Amino acid sequence: MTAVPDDPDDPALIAAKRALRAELRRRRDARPAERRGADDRARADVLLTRLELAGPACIAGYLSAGSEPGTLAIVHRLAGRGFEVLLPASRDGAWAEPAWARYSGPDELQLGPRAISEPRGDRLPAEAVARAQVVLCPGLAGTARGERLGRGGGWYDRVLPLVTGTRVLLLNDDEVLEALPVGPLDARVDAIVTPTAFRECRA
Ligand SMILES: Nc1nc2c(c(=O)[nH]1)N(C=O)[C@@H](CNc1ccc(C(=O)N[C@@H](CCC(=O)O)C(=O)O)cc1)CN2
Ligand SMILES: Nc1ncnc2c1ncn2[C@@H]1O[C@H](COP(=O)(O)OP(=O)(O)OP(=O)(O)O)[C@@H](O)[C@H]1O
Repeated sequence: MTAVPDDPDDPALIAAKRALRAELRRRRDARPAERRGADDRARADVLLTRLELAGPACIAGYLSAGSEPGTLAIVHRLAGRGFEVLLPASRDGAWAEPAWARYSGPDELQLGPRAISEPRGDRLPAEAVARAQVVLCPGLAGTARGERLGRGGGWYDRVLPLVTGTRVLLLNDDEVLEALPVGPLDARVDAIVTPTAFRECRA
């Protein structure tokens, strides 16, 4: 098959994404635990200052795993403030077709596929994300134009077009890059939150 520039499965695009993911992942894994903890607290402060000003509502988040920017404290705190919190939920033992479930406390979580925690409760369809005023997205890197590099499942590329609220990518400061390999299906975000800033993105 001949690769064309707007082919989402262009082998050169896939190879470029894979190489960059591996490098970013190595950098994340090398961050000392104290540094991660301090960054998570700073990022939560930047984000919660913004969100709590707007008052209780619905937010779609994610449950961080491993060296990803941490979200557990953010999710717990927003739920405690009366926010309805939607979280990614696996279906049939896999992260294939997106679905959501409501957060109802740490005791109602279970370990899902790929060592990512998820709520035990009822599944809501992918379109339920339209209820959320804010959607927190995981990713390995982003740009000031709102481009995003995910972990390679296309889960958020399917979800982001259904979002009516603000799409916010959580990153470390050194993961906001000048450019990223992007294809036609890669969805953009509206803002990036790092430990030092809430940055609005401009396409
Ligand atoms: N915490 C968290 N929850 C999430 C995501 C995420 O990135 N982080 N997702 C985001 O979509 C969805 C799940 N999709 C996932 C897709 C791939 C991998 C994964 O482990 N990927 C391999 C690399 C695979 C490859 O290179 O082809 C890895 O990162 O080691 C994990 C989750 C929904 N929930
Ligand atoms: N909207 C979509 N509908 C169907 N397939 C899609 C869609 N978006 C992406 N894909 C497919 O999903 C696969 C992974 O895409 P990509 O590498 O861009 O994922 P990612 O953005 O890094 O991951 P994620 O969104 O899960 O964090 C590719 O084969 C891509 O063609």
